[in-house]
Amino acid sequence: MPSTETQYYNNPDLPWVVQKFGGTSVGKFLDNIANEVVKEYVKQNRLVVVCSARSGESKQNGTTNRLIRAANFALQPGCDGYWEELDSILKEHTQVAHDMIQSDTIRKSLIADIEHDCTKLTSFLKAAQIINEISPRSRDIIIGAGEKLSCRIVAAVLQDRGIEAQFVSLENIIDREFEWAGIRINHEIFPTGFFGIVPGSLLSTVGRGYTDLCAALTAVGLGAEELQVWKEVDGIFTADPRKVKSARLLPIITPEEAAELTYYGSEVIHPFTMEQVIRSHIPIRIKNVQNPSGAGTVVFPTDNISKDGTSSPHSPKILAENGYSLDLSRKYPTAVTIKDGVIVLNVHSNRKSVSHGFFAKIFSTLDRYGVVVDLISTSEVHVSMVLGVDSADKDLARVIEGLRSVGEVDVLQNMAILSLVGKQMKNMVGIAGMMFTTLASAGVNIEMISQGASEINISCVIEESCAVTAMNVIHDQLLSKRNKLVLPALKTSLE
Ligand SMILES: Nc1ncnc2c1ncn2[C@@H]1O[C@H](COP(=O)(O)OP(=O)(O)O)[C@@H](O)[C@H]1O
Ligand SMILES: N[C@@H](CC(=O)OP(=O)(O)O)C(=O)O
Repeated sequence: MPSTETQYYNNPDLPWVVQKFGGTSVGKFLDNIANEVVKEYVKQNRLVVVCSARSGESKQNGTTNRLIRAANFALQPGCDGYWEELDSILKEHTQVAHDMIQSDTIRKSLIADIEHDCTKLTSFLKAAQIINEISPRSRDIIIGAGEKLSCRIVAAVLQDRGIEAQFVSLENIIDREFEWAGIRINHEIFPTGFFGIVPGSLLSTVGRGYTDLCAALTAVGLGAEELQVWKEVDGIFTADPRKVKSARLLPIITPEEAAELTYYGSEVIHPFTMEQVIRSHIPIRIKNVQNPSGAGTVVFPTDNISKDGTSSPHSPKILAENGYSLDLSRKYPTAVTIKDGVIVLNVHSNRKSVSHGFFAKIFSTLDRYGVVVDLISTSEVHVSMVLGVDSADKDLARVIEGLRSVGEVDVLQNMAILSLVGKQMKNMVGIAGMMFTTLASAGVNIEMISQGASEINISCVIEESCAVTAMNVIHDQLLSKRNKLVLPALKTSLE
């Protein structure tokens, strides 16, 4: 039962809502999270709070990156860099405890927990250095310490503000299939975060931003009413609001569009999150910690399966108000996005093998080096591939060397993928033509074109230096509400 001093606690009669906070939000806006978000929402809901590892100003020097560095140092014989990284993580988290927590009892207990976690981790890395090995599973344990420390702080800050919160580690909730394996939840607010061992390893199977997936699994497991992903932007916009001043906030977006935007540069939400909750028909709402009263963006399925699994139209009114209609006749794409820092590899066959052999050799070479292809365009004797920024970390020279056995290879660096995304573009005859004419009129040279198999994405590759200009002209011409799109006339109207 809640203590007499506790003013805020989870009422078992209220529906579950899962709230996920990113590392920079925990780092910069912990007071907002406690006072303006959790305290407000717990009045109407039972809350689970899922947090990422703390970051300060940027994710670059955040706890997760420092833990990854520490693990790498531990693998260098005689290098005590890991100790320094862990010591700075310890000091930073302890400092937050001093700065944020007034109650002596709560602060002391938090600091003891932080010290305990950091000491354990130091011993773990010391042992790893001695045996000169860190298995994928051990690496997950090291990385997950960031979420644990963050959640310990958040739980203590919530307690300090009169909220009955309890730290729970979800290390054992995942079974092999990534499904919810069950956890007993009662009335408390549970700040959680790291979800333990995953098949393969966390970074290779899920990748960075994995806390979104943890939150999604929690929401699915509890049958939550809503999953809220709290960020430092008001929601998903028609383009990156930092780069396009006239970008508009989208009140709703479909899961397919949100996933496509994430894959192609607008990393607002981890794509696996969508799969999990949409399958369970739980809406995801993206909101701003600095503007909690804003409505945010709801990731809203346009299919017609309701939460209980029966078939019923999915609020056609909301869809219609936002420009989606069930016959997919909307006249606008949804958003434009850019993924920069990509590399284009063009491979011209040396014709020493039949075309399927040519493709097989290319893909087995990429597979050998774990290279992911973001976009591809092919003919029988030519393949153009776009490799993501992460590929630069792989041994690109050896990948290219491997590909040279099948043909000539040329490499274009500093390129960007520009993608126009929209569920309803499928029926917008002429939209691709308009996109490329608009780019041509702005003098943007197109290196490669690809239309996603999903039919909701038209992508092209351009030079990185023109990316922001290109995104702005596309936004002005194709996404601004002021310019209603005039597409080529059709025999049957799609209006
Ligand atoms: N279409 C888009 N809508 C909203 N944000 C976008 C979009 N494309 C790119 N972004 C960028 O994604 C970032 C996401 O928000 P933020 O809270 O800063 O991320 P994180 O939680 O990863 O720290 C913002 O900095 C924003 O500029
Ligand atoms: N801390 C992890 C997990 C995460 O989800 O982070 P964020 O929510 O801050 O993007 C990472 O950087 O990958």
